[in-house]
This record gives sequence, structure tokens and C-alpha cells, in this order.
Amino acid sequence: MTRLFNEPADFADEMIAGFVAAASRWVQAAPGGVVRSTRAPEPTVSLVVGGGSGHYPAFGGLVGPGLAHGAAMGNLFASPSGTQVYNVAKRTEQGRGILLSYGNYAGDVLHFGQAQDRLRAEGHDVRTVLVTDDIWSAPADQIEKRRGIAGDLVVFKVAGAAAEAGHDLDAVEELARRANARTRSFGVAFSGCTLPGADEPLFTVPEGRMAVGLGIHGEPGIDETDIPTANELAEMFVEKLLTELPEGVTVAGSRVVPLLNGLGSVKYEEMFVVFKRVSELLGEAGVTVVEPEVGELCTSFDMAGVSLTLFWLDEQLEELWSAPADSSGFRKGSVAPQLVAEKVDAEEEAEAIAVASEESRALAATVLAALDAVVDVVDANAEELGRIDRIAGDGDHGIGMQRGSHAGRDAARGVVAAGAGAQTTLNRAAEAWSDRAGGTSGAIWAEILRSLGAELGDESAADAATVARGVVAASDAVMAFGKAKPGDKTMVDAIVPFAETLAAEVASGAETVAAWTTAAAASEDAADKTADLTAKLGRARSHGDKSQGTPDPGAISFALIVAAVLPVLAAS
Ligand SMILES: Nc1ncnc2c1ncn2[C@@H]1O[C@H](COP(=O)(O)OP(=O)(O)O)[C@@H](O)[C@H]1O
Ligand SMILES: O=C(COP(=O)(O)O)[C@@H](O)CO
Repeated sequence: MTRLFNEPADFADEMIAGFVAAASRWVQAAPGGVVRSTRAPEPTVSLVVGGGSGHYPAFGGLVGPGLAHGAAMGNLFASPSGTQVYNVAKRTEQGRGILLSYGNYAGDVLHFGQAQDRLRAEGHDVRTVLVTDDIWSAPADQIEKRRGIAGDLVVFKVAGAAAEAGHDLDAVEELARRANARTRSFGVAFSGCTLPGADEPLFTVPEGRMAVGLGIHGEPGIDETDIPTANELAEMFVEKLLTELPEGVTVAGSRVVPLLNGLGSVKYEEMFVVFKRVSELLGEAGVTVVEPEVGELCTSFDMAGVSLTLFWLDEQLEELWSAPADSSGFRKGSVAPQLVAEKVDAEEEAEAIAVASEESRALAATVLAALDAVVDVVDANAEELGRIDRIAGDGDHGIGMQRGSHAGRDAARGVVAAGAGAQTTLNRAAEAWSDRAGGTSGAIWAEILRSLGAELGDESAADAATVARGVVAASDAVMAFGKAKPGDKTMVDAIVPFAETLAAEVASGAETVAAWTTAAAASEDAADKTADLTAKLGRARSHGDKSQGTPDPGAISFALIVAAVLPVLAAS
């Protein structure tokens, strides 16, 4: 149970502000997260990490000398937006390139990918290393699909130490990749976490039972057993991880860093009891234990869970693991004296507003009214959207949509008042939506608004054919961006029938309002039918059959939104 909070939707922002106030020795606020408050005497490769909030010390707590240069910090359990990642990365850049590293989650991949494209387009050398240590999240022949859990720390530590040692970007990337390839984790849980303001835990484990293979957001495990003794748990962990060896590793004679990670409410004392047996077992297997860690390294609010990570060393990786590091959440040895970093500008620069025609300004007013309607319908359904998302997701869809739609509408209101046309209004709304909501749906709604805007432009009014082209472009853009197809149980299942019906109705001579009415009904029908599908992508993918019988939250919110916009179109 998370007991201490103010407004649940403000929790992540208030937490980040408090963290910065408490950890100013290591970090300072930057738009999108935090960057170091110190700097090394010589420029180095920049390591930028990040992800959803709720996992402290991941990710802001791992910023400091010998570790990351910056962390993009998203909403609770939702990836930061592309803009957040971009803003953090820009402020850490020292002319030697940037390595982005984060756990392999759909939202993170989309947003960090967007930031990477944007940074590259500006001429920066940017590479990415995904962390994929959780052995239960995909089979060994699909390692690239595995998610990152406590192994994040291993990869960040190696990359951070390599950067600090002055290596170039090629070498830092290669070492981070090698560290990831030689890291395996296994997690269990005894009870789920409850997000601030939620009435129920995100997931539950029956009393007296232990879920095996659970992730850090309540992704279902692969098995459930009675709660074992500490020694039995150690045996389960070590036995399995010794069969999940990275390529080229043999057990006897190897040197290994074990990390026993507490997910939130398992006590240090319990973990030490487990670790006693872990270290005995590794010793009996002929493995030398090197500088282990027992503690909270990657958490999940108050989840009662624990994971064991084994990091199989080679000579170079051992040197980097042992190198000094100093961050608020992880320290090792004594780092070389640092200089005080320049204060970063925590505000983003305001962009000028493009000139618009009178017709387009009138259209922008309709866009704003539509966004007002979106805010109202999302607010009215936020709880229900959260409830559906809890069944086979991470429960944040309602909150994410609220944060995104409010920010989008507020941004639009500002620029409409300043004379913006439809495209500029939609672009600004898209940016604010994605920036504030993060998560998969934040990135996708930004695609929708931007594509529609590109078709509407800043010069003219829009007839039915233009609107239909904009909606079809949005539908295509969502599929190109998220790689989902109809039937994968995502928002695509609602947007495709909407776009296709709208285009067909307009082609057969219907006016915007009539065509939109038919298309919205088709979308609602299709969204409801997603209950019959099994999720194949996104967070819900790993929840597999759990999603059967419940519609996809993103499809439902899409259908609600297009229906809510209808009266605005009718009145315009
Ligand atoms: N690849 C994808 N393409 C289109 N939509 C997707 C994709 N992956 C997930 N979604 C949509 O995003 C919704 C989840 O949004 P949200 O809960 O805000 O994000 P997250 O799962 O990152 O926390 C899903 O219900 C689904 O409709
Ligand atoms: O949950 C996280 C990001 O996942 P998405 O749901 O894919 O946005 C985050 O906590 C781990 O970075």
C-alpha cells in the first residue's frame, strides 16, 4: 500500500522534485528528468538511462560519477516521452557521443527510439543498448524479447565506468552489450504493489504462495509455489541460473557478481539469510563470488519480491564492475574529485508560432473544442480505463490518458490564444501529450495528432475529404510507428475500422459529421470486440491469456474519444 501521496496524478512529479532536493550532491533537475550536478575533469561519452518511475534507485538514483550522466524519468511505471529523453540527453552531451541504455519495454523502446532519431538528425552519435536480463520473460532462443530488471544496474555500471575511464563510444557500447549478454536474473514475488491512489494492488499472489518469474510491474509469472524457506529459495535461484548460462561461460572456475535485489518490502535481514545460502551454493559449484550486492537495486513500490542476478565476469568487465561509482542509490570505492557542473536550464525554450490563415485559425478553435471534449471523456472514464488496464497491463492507462489529454489541451489553448493554425495547434498538443503522458499510448496519441495536423495544415479550412485523409494518415502512422497490426489487440483494432469507415463514407459522398458518426460506431464495435483477442504486443503481451475476455484499454479509450468529438464537429 502506498500511503503517502497528495494528488495521485502528481505523484511522479512531486517525487522527482523531492528527490532532486534530497540528492543535489549528485543530481540537478533537467527538463524530463535529472542530470549530474558534477562533471568529470575531461569530456566523456554520455550515458543516459531512464524508464518509468516507481523503481528507485532505478533510474534517477543511478546518476553520478562512474554511473549515468542523466536519467529520463517517466510517470509511474510508464516510459518517459521521446522529448524527455531528448532533453536529458542534450544536456549531458559532451561531444563524445551518447549511449542510451534502458530496460526492454515497449514504451521505452518507442520513446528512446524517437529521441535517438531526433538526436542523430542533429548530428549526434547515439547508440542504444537494451537490458534483457529477466530469464522468465521470453525463452532463451528469443533473448532479444526479454525485459530488463535488476540487470539494469550491471549494464549501467559497466557502461558508466567505461565512459569514466575515457573509452570512446564504440568501446562503451561494446562493453555495455557484453555486460548485458553476460547477465541473467530470476525474480519471485509474494504480494503485489499498490500505486498511489489505487484501491487495489496491481496484482495479488494468494496468501502463503510465491509467484515465480514475476517482472517489476506484476507481469504474470510462469509458476506458483508454496512459499519456500530462505534456503530453498536460494537453491531454486542458483539451480536455475546455473542452467541459464551466457554463451561461452562454464560454471566451474568462473567469477560472478551476484546481486540479490529486494523489490520493495522484503527486508534486508531476510535477504541476507537467502544470500548466505546463495554464496555457499555458488562456492560449491566452483564459482568465485566477486563484490556482490544485496539490497534494493530495482524496486516496484511496495511489492514483496526478490530477484537474483548473476553477472558472469571477464577480466575487463570485472575491472569496470569494481571501478568507483557515486550516486544517491549506489556507491562503490572513492571516485576522483569532480568539478561542479554548470547549472542546466530546467525550462524548455519556447518555439515561435507559425503564421496561419484566418480559416485555419477558425479550424484551430474547433480542434481546441475537440480537445476539451477529449479531456472530459477521459476524465469521466479514467477510473474504468485504469481498471481494464490493471487486468492485463500496468493499470496506468487512465492516469496516462488524463495526463496526456490535459497537457495536450492546455498546450493547444495557449497557442490558439496566440493565433496558431490547426497544424501548429495539433503539433503542440501532440508534443505536450506525449511529453506528459509517456508510456506507449502517449507516443501513439502524439502520432495521431501530428498526422492529422500535417493533413490539415495552417493555411486552409478542412473539408470532409481532408479530414478523412488526415485520419487515414494517422491510422497508417500508428501502425508504422508501433508495428501493431489489426488483431494484435491494441488501439490499432479501433483506429483502423474508424479510418477505413470514415474514408469509405466520405468517398461515397457523406459529409464529415455523418461519416464520423458511422465511423465512431464502427470503432466502438471493434473496440468492444478486442475482448475476444489475446494481446501480442506491448505490456499486455507478457500477460498473455490474462487479457482474454477484457477489451484493450487503448482501443476503448480511442473509441470513447472519437465518439466524444462528434458533438463538437456537429456544432462547428
Ligand atoms: N505497438 C502498439 N501499437 C499501437 N498501440 C499499442 C501498441 N502497444 C500498446 N498499444 C496501446 O497502448 C495501450 C496501453 O497504453 P498505456 O497503458 O498508456 O501504455 P503502457 O502500456 O506503456 O503503460 C494498449 O492498451 C494498446 O492499445
Ligand atoms: O514500465 C516502464 C516502461 O514501460 P511501458 O509500459 O512500456 O511504457 C518502466 O517502468 C520501465 O522502464
